Amino acid sequence: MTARALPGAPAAEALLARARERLAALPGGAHLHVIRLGDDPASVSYVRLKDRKAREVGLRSTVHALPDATPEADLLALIARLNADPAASGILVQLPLPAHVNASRVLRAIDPDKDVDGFHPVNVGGLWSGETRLPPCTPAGVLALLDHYAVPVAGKRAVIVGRSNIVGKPLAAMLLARDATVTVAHSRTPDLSAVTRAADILFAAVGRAHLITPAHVRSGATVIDVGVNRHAVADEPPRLVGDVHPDVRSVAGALTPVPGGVGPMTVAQLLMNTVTAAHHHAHP
Ligand SMILES: Nc1nc2c(c(=O)[nH]1)N[C@@H](CN(C=O)c1ccc(C(=O)N[C@@H](CCC(=O)O)C(=O)O)cc1)CN2
Repeated sequence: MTARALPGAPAAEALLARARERLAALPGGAHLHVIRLGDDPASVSYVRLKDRKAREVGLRSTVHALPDATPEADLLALIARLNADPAASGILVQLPLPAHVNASRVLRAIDPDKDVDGFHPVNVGGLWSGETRLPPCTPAGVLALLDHYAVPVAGKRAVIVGRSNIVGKPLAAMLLARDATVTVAHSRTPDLSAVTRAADILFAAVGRAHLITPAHVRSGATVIDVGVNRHAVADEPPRLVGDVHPDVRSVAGALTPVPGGVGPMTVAQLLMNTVTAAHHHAHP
């Protein structure tokens, strides 16, 4: 068997087209503010991507690139200013933050109605009680990708490997809301392959290059690779690989590639969330 590929680009384009349509119905437009501290190369590249895609969709976009040593108080002051600015539709702080900054205090400072990452405790709680308006971008992007390829979720056994606040935990909440039977496993789960082989849909979001091998996958299962790891092999320059080993293609029924799978969905969903936030400001 060779797995059907589920590329992110067509699904992301469809999501961006919907975001454009909804933006056209907003006379005042929408404005995304992205805050980045320091020069971590991955963060610089993700923020550049968000800014470029936002402009392509027709959003206004401002990147606040602050020095790594920016005191937390200055960051909180910037967030307070943007919270109070009626023209600022969405605010995002790129993660990870430097060690001297308390990330949870910073995320809590963002107005939940402008929290386009969906990381504020009010939005996290809303996600678990079925009331969220701004879902976290990667899990929501994963579900949009499954919908795009008409992969059913209701009634399926879903296994998530990874329990991060950004992906694993919110994805579990969203799959439960869609009537999947959900198991969350992680790097310390004993006999991981016995757990993952029960999955109709397996989500790998643990951040370990090639952790998931054919031995972890039931024949014909759908496998969603959320991992983005910079992986060095022998003398080659590091390249981007997922949490799923390429040999899984011979066992799975369908598989997302890395790069070019879930990654583009994260950015598309962020822009959709920004348009949603702007709609709520316009029609509270
Ligand atoms: N505030 C946030 N910080 C972080 C988030 C987040 O959702 N909000 N997620 C990740 C990084 N991330 C977005 O910020 C992100 C990761 C990957 C991609 C992506 O498109 N990846 C491409 C490959 C890009 C490359 O060549 O490096 C792919 O997988 O095809 C977009 C966004 C951590 N921080």
